[in-house]
Amino acid sequence: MDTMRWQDDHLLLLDQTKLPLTEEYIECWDHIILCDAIKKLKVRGAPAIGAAAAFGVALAALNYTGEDRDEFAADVKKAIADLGKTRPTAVNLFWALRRMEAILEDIRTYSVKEQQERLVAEAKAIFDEDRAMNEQMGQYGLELIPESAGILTHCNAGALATAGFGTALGVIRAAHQAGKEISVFADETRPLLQGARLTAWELMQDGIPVTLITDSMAAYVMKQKLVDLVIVGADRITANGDVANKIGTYGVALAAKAHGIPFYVAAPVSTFDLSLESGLQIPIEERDTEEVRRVGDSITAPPGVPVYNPAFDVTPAELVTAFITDRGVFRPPYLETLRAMAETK
Ligand SMILES: CSC[C@H]1O[C@H](OP(=O)(O)O)[C@H](O)[C@@H]1O
Repeated sequence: MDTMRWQDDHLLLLDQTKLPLTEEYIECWDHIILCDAIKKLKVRGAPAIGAAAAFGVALAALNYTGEDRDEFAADVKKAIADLGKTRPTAVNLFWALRRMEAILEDIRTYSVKEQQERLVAEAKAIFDEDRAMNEQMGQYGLELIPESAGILTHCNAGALATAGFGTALGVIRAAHQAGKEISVFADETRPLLQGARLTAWELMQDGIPVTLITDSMAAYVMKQKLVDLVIVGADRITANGDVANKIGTYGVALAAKAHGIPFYVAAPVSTFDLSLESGLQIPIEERDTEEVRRVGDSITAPPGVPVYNPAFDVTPAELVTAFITDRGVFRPPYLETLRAMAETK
């Protein structure tokens, strides 16, 4: 199963809202389809959103049929602006869009056709690099995973959230492939159930022992000493080590602290936003209130009941035991170590 597949002139995108029951791919021929898919979480997960947006920019470039460089650049920049308005929290989206826009800086040097080829190549590079970073992260994370460890994770930071292999689930996959006989507790992750629908599905596909629990069970499972470590993904990490991730992550981190359990965050360098000093500056997406009043098509709350639906929360750096990245494992104090990490190539 691939999150997305580039097909020379269009993108096949796995519709994650259909999982786990059906694997259905959407044919994407323009960036507007990608904007809709990102907004509706048909593709989701910080690195996957970045890669999908990059291919969206490539599609906008290919859809320009003229030869005027300035008109071409204006069309592509409009697509970049459209894609940048889809979801505010995952910094990988903006990191990828900046990489694509940087290709346009040589507009005078290359013909429109050459620019189209360069933009497609950059989108494919973003996608390929992400998968390689995840596999590298998995190897770095191995040192933190004891034999037969019980691991708790929240939401989905797996192959479905990336270009492949996954971040938090990438470390779990690497441990499983190394024969460590780990087992996983997956939080279902209300309201959109990425843990139940995606993480449980991914781990079962790989034959990795997984037990699905409700979000409210996480602390109790830790109290029963069934969890040796927690590992989650991230959507944006600031210079001081604060972490924006799926709503509920902060509560898991507090419970882990209370039970003396290590809390790890796995993320590629593209998830670090060192322009922000702390998590107070991270824009937190608020989503449609209907997502909380329903589970799928079933209404589970009084119609019109007031709802608060932030899609992410911020875990302060002091609750993070270490960051597992494609550049290595980083421990506190984060301000210095994360800046040094970002500067390494
Ligand atoms: C590997 S990043 C995955 C990250 O993204 C998820 O959010 P969403 O499903 O809303 O895109 C969640 O925060 C995961 O940890």
